[in-house]
Amino acid sequence: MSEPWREFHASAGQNGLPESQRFAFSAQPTIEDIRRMQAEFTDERDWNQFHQPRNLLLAMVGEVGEVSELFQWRGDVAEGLPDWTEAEREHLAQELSDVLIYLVELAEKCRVDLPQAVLRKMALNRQKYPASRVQGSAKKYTEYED
Ligand SMILES: Nc1ccn([C@H]2C[C@H](O)[C@@H](COP(=O)(O)OP(=O)(O)OP(=O)(O)O)O2)c(=O)n1
Repeated sequence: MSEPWREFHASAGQNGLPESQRFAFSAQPTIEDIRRMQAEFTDERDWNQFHQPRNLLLAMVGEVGEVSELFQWRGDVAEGLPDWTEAEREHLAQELSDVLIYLVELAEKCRVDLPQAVLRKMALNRQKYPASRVQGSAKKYTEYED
């Protein structure tokens, strides 16, 4: 395949789970689809006058705070959120979506091509944290001695 990111196995990180329980995102909408839909939403409301980079950043951070509120005082939350109700899961889905929507629009207004930037950043992360060297350790790269 010509797209290197597709070489990562879809089940990465969930190898212990039976196939029926593995989680993966839907293929659509893409990040570009989300950018376009949000651009239409703001255009239709004449809201671009408010959506400058700094305002979008503040809006995104506000939504991150709303995500934090959902986790507040719960102590440790296990993967898959086993103790959460359907209503709580849907609330979380909405708040995470708000974060993503503002992040994508912030990147657009800053002219950052987010999907390509993510590929470059992940390549850097792999260089900084070679799997063979950092296996099982959460230390920051500056803490490793040669
Ligand atoms: N000026 C605005 C206002 C809203 N939105 C869109 C992007 C977010 O997805 C969502 C945010 O809406 P709210 O500010 O009403 O925030 P919530 O949906 O989180 O509502 P609440 O704060 O009541 O939980 O709507 C937007 O693009 N631009």
